[in-house]
This record gives sequence, C-alpha cells and structure tokens, in this order.
Amino acid sequence: MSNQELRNEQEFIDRLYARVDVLRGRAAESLAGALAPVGRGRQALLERDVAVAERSGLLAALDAVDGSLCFGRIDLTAGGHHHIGRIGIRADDPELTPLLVDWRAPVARPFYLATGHTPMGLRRRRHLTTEGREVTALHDEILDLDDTERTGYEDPSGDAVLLAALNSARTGRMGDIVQTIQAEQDRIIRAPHRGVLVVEGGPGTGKTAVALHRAAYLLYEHRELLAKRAVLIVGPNPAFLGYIGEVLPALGETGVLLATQGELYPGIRATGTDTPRAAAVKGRADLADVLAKAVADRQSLPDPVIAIEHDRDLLLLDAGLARVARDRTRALGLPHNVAREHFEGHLLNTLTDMVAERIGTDPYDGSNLLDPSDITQIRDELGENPGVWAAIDQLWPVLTPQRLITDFLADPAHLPDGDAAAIRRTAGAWTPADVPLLDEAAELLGEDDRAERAAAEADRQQRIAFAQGVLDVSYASRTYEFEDKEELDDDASEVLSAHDIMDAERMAERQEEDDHRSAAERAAADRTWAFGHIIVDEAQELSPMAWRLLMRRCPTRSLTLVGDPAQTSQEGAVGSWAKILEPYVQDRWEHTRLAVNYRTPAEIMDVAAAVPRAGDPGFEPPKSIRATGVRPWLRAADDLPAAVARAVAEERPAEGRVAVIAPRELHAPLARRLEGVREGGEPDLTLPVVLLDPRQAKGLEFDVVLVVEPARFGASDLYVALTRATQRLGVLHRDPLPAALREVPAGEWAEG
Ligand SMILES: Nc1ncnc2c1ncn2[C@@H]1O[C@H](COP(=O)(O)OP(=O)(O)OP(=O)(O)O)[C@@H](O)[C@H]1O
Repeated sequence: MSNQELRNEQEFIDRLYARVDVLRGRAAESLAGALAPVGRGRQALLERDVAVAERSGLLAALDAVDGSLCFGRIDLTAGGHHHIGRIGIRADDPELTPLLVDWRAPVARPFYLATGHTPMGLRRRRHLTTEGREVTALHDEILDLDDTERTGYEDPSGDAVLLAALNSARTGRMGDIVQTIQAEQDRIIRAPHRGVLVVEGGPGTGKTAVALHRAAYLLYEHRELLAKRAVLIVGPNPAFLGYIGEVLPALGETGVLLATQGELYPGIRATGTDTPRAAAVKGRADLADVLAKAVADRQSLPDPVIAIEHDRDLLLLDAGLARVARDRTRALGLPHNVAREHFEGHLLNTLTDMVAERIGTDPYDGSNLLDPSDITQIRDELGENPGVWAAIDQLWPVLTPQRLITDFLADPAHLPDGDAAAIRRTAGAWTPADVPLLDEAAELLGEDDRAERAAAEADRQQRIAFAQGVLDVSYASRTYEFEDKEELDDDASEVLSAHDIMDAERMAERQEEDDHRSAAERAAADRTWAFGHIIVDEAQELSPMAWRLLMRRCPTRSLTLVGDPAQTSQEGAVGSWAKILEPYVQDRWEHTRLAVNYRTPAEIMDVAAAVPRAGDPGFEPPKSIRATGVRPWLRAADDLPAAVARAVAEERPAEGRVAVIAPRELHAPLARRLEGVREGGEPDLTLPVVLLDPRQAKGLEFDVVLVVEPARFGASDLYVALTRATQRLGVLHRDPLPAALREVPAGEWAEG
C-alpha cells in the first residue's frame, strides 16, 4: 500500500511538470510575441511593457521553482485534498482547476497551522520530498485522531522534515523555508498589518527567513501595487545580501532590490570606512539641522559690497540689498537649488531698480522718466551681464550634494569641536555613513531642473526631427519604387504613407518608452523612488540619519523591521523601536517576537548565553529547538594560527561550511596558515572555509564555527559570533578569556 502512495505522488508530480512544461513553452512564445512591434500610441506601448514584464516574470518564476515545485499536501476531513507548492499552477480545463496551490493562498494556510488540537478541517498533512522531478520521501501527520487509515509514511513526532532541514549541510546560501514554516512564523508572515511591523527575536529564531517570506507573501497578496513599486531589502553588508539573495527568486519573486546602506545613493559607491565615533556622529539626528545650517551658510551676503560693472558704470551691491533678496527667497521655503531661480529674479529686480533710478530719475522732481519697456530692456541687459551672474553664483551658488558634503566634511561647522574632529576628512572614499548625509543634502538642495528640462525638450525635438527624416526617406523611397511600376495602384500611396502608420512624434515617444528595466532596476537608479515595501534586516544597527533616508524611500510607511537589540554592535544606533519609529508613525506599529532558536543547538546556546547574561543577569536566550549531544570546546594555544589550522582540519565536515571568526588584526597570519582562505575584501561564503571578523558574521550561519581570541570582541559581537553554528563550535585563545566565558561552568564545555 505504501509503495502505491509513493507511486501516486510520483504520477501527480509527473502530471504537474508536464503542465509546467506546456506553460513554460507558452510563456516563452508569448514573450516573443509581446516583444514584437505593437500598434500606435502610448497606451499600446505601456501594455506591451506590462505584458513583457508579466511574461518574463512568469518564465523566471517557472525556471526558479523547477525541481522543487511541490512540497506538501493536505487531505480534508470533508474529502478531497490539495497539493501545495512554491507557486500556483492551474490545469488546462475550462474551469482552470487548481493543480497546485500557492503556499501563500488562504487554502494552504492549514498546512502551516493545523494541529491535532485544532485540525482546521484536515485529516492529514503530508510533506513531500523531491529530488528534481522524483519523489524521494513522504512524511505524514495524522490530524484527525478518529481516522484509522494509515499510509505507512507516518511521522509520529511531526518534525522529521524540519529537523532534517535544520541539520542539513549549509551551502553558503540561505534557502527558503516554505516547506516547514512554523505556526508562530506563519502568523508574522501573513500579518494583515500594512504599516510598520517589527520582528524581534534572539539569534537563529528565523527573523530573516520570516521577513523574506513576508515579502513574498505581500508580493502575492498585493501584486498589483507592489510589483510596480518594488520591494527594497536593506541588509548590513554585501556578503549578507549575497547570502539571502536567492531566497525570493527561489520563490518565484524577482521584484526585489537588495542593498546595503552604502548602496542607497545612486551613483555613489561607499567603499570607505569610518571610525565607530565618526559613524556615530554622522548618524546623529541633529546632523539634519547641522546640514540645513551648512546650506544656509552657502547663501552668503556681500562683505561689504560686490561691485558689478554695467554699462560703463559700477553697481554696488551691498549686504543690505542682497539680504532683502535672500530673505524673500528663503521665505518661499523651497530647497536651495530650486529656490535659486527666485533669488535670480529678486536680485535682477534689485539691480534693475538701481540702474533705473540712476539713469531715469528726473533731476527736477525726482520722478522716474522710464516707461515699462525701458525697464524690461534694462533687466534684459543686466541678464546678459556676466558680472551679474558671477554675483548670483557667489551669493546663491548651485550646489550638488557631493560638493556640499565634501565641503562640510573638510570643515565641519555647527558641531562641537570633538565631533567635528572625529568626522573631519579632506580626501578619501565615501563611507556608508556618508550616504544618509548625501541623501539629506539632496533633499535640502533639491534639483534645479530648468537646464535638464530644456535639454530634454531639445533632445525630444532632435529625435522628432530625426524620426521625421527617417520617415520621409522611407516614404520617398517606397513611393519611388512604386513609381517605377507600370501600373501604380491608386491606393498605393495611401497604403504606403508612413505618416499614416506612425507619425514622427509617436516614434520619438516610442523610443522613450522603450525601457524594459524591471521596477527593481529602475528603483536602483532613482534616488527619489518610493518603494511599495521595505524590509530592514539588522534594523537595530541603523542610525537616526539612516532612518530618515529609508522613511523618505517609503512614504506609505509599509515596512518590516528585523532585529535583535542584544546583537547591536554599532555605536550610535537608535536603541529602542519606539524611539526609532516615533517620529514617523508615532505608536502605530506592531511588535512581534520569535522565541525558538532553529539554528543553534542547545549545547552551544548554553555557552553563548553567558555573554549577554554577564551584563544582564536575567537575560533569557531563545530556546533551541534541538540538541546535538555535542558540546562546544575550548582550547588555549601559544601558536594560535597553527592551532586554528589544526582545528579546521579536524572539524571540517565532508559537506558544509566552516567559519573562522577572528579579530581583523589576526586575519593575515591566519590566512597564511589556512589553505584556500582569502583575507580581506568581501568573503565568498560558498567556499568550504571562510575567515570573517565578527561584524561580517552578522546574520550568517555555518555548520562549524571557530571563534578566535574572544577577549578582543565587544560583548554583542561575541554573542553574534558564538551563535553562528548549526552543528559545532570551538573557541581558541591565547589571551585570557573574557570574564563572561570564564563564568561558564566547566561542564558546559566538551571535556579535554
Ligand atoms: N521554519 C523553519 N524551517 C526550516 N528552517 C528554519 C525555519 N525557521 C528558521 N529556519 C532556519 O534557521 C536558521 C536561522 O534563521 P535566520 O537566519 O532567519 O534567523 P535570524 O533570527 O535572522 O538569526 P540572527 O539574528 O542570528 O541572524 C536559518 O537557517 C533558517 O533557514
């Protein structure tokens, strides 16, 4: 009987893939069709773009989930069953009957929530394991206790599939968890709250996994809205983004942009680093005011006068007159560069009045003899005087964010001396902490887009002229061809009129519209893009200035924030969720917690928890879902690199990954002793052995972790480092151990 069960499932999977192959073929065909030229008009072009995006999305989704399409099945007490998969697939019948239910659909929900106590209408839950297109295992849970039917694949504990996933060798890339989402996680993933949702929990509680699956869920639930606006995921470093970057594509979702803080200002690569103190100062909320003052400083006054040569005369612009123009301009409350147009106008008016007064005043009664056309002429002449423009540039210069911040960092004004000294920099690369400053500056400055608008219009005119030329040539040549024929069809000229098919302006517009970039790609290039949803991982690390930037990118305030205050390492991070969120959403946000540690075995957690407990005796770590029976070990060594090399050789699993987490200054000697290990740059997490500093280890996990010289880590960094292993942990040191680890009872370490 049991073999029959397996055969039945295999038959189903075969049918499913046959259908997928048909769908894939059709999607490829219709994509080719959608890419072909379309009819006239913007609407048609727009529809074409939408069709292309949809069909390439469907193709990408089908490709991505191939090989792992179906993973579960629920049998209903009322009869019937549903297969559950990474995406939904419908049969090719008139009713389009669902063959496979998307895991995010409401019908699939009992798969994640049903228990023996609350079976939610289920008789049985089945986990299917497949390799490629072959079913390799089944695990059944009976949920209706009165049901006596047995399949022979019963899993009495109900967690064999979960434990197998948790125990499997790591690959250096995070996988999705759709097959084994736990009830507490499902509630967060599907939380109906549309605004800010905070997901808090200790190490390994699945915060990152949950946030990513929530993004997939939201993209499914609100596809119309979110696919257009894209979802942004912000993570602490590029290695982490590489680590989590395959989860959403594997779920068929591609409308997502992953970025670190340093990548959030288009056109800037933030490759520099700051001292912790400098990063903290740059991240402080008061920097917004400081930068506003720095902009105001650039709106200067003549000291004491600017002499402008005009019409063989000298105009003396003094501080008083310039101040009037400046105050009037400032009163508009516009960003600096946008306001410049108004300053130009005010200043030209002031100078026009000066000239008019000088040349037009009646010497007898003091009245002005000039008429309005004279005044206009004076103003026009002043507008052509380079001296006038030099004065305007001096008093209200057009500024770029880069210029403003470069000048500010070279000579930081409006800050206490110590803070100014901490951030002073006259050369060097941009740093991630500069990015929120650049963004703030871009907001304060705005863009004077007059020139751009004019250039765009000139460009459009040029393209219209070009398109007109192309059409004229084709029109003329076709006509010529036909004139050669003996009998020229009366209607031929009309049939061939290119102008009838598409006029030049439309052709030019079509070039403009021909932008097949996805929403995520467009978003990456656009500083002012408003994302549909933002997920921030390690959110506890961000500074107030970074929050300002992110909130600007998400005017709807639809955010998922993931973090663990106990793992905060950044100086100057905001600290409490309420404090972070109050300025943007007051108290309208939801706080959720995850309490089970899926990553770190109990034996390792017993040791790791000593670190936060040293500062907070009441500290309770999340509860590990499993124990491995293997205790972490502790080793003192004089020659640390040799000891680490030996430990790597001993511990290295046949499959899976080892991380050596060591302070940066030990990386060079360690790398020399460890074969195939690179030092510096972004770590390649897919290599069998990687060398990391504790900050780089954030959010990651490995089968085996070796922590080197723990006394040199800050407490939260050490906690992070000790909680990265899924199987085994070793600690090596030459310096004395930090107090927290000295407190660990001897029995919690492995013997010897
Ligand atoms: N329901 C689940 N099924 C299978 N694996 C799970 C489940 N939940 C979490 N995991 C796994 O547990 C590990 C830890 O998850 P994740 O990295 O999301 O935790 P985290 O809370 O973000 O951790 P940290 O704060 O320490 O970085 C991952 O390998 C993840 O795939």
